[in-house]
Amino acid sequence: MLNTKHDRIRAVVWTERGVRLLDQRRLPQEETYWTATCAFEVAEAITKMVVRGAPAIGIAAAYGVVLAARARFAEANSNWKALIKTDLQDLEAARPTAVNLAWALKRMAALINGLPSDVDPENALLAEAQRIHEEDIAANRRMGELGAALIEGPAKVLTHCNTGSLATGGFGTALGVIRYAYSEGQINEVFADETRPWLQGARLTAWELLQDGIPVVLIADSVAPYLLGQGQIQWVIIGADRIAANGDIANKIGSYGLAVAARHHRVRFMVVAPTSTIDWNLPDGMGIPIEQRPPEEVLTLAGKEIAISGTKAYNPAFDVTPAHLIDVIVTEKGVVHQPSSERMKTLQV
Ligand SMILES: CSC[C@H]1O[C@H](OP(=O)(O)O)[C@H](O)[C@@H]1O
Repeated sequence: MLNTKHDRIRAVVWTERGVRLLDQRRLPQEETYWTATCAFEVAEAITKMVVRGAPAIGIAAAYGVVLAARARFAEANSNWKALIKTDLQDLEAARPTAVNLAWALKRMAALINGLPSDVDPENALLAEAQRIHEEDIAANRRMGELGAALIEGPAKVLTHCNTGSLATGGFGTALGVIRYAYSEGQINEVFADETRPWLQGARLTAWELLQDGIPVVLIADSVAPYLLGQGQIQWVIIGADRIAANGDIANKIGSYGLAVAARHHRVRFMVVAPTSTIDWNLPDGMGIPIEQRPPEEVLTLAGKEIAISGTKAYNPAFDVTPAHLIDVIVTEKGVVHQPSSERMKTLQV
């Protein structure tokens, strides 16, 4: 039975002093926390990937809005609404690809618009941010059930990047399905690829699964196509940072290659994401903004240069997987097999 260490892991925690963030740059060697005491520090923590993962950055940003409201109301009293707009813009600009960030900020902005200008907004905004956080955890548990129901055990699965408690409000998306399916005996082994260059798989997913007592085998990214060709893996299960209206997804760089290899070797491909990840304004994946991150993340490893000085590097943080390579998208509102524009509409009820 799954031990519940994952309940201990919280990437984002609200405290009276500010947003307490588990510094994911230092895991797994160090469990250190970074408390952001203003919206600017929350935005900085998102950009620097102190906190990362589509739902987690949306939750962190929602708490950042609470800190912004506290400061702006103290600064300008009944004029706080005019001033807080800059803070929401700064938070949204922190990272471009995960739509959960913009989704959370849009939800907080809608509440702001309805609040009276002459009343301290902190409590109302904190309650909404906490609802966003709790709804995410509930969505993850629901997706865990729905996704696990598709897996005929005992299965071996491959996952990419980190989609666990560290990337969400708790429990995880793809890792939530894996956790649930393991606890039900449908999964007996998890292969996690290291996910260069930031190593979310090696540093974060292995750390989360080992704490849950779930058997995890770490592989170099380049091993994945070879592993899929050996016929031992029944599912590739990943998360998403933005899903277009036709089911195309943006996810951590390397996801597209996994999807191509999985389809070539007839391994089923599951994407797990809450509906807050769906961008209904985008007809397909062509328009998804792809974050370009600093070359240093490719040119160094654990702070040490691995390429000779002067080497250039190309470091897109995400890629786009077309819907036709995806067997199923699991959300908290339902499951979409062979996603298409038409079939995705079932999630809009
Ligand atoms: C549960 S969404 C996690 C999602 O976010 C990751 O990106 P990053 O680590 O850069 O924030 C990756 O795409 C995961 O699938």
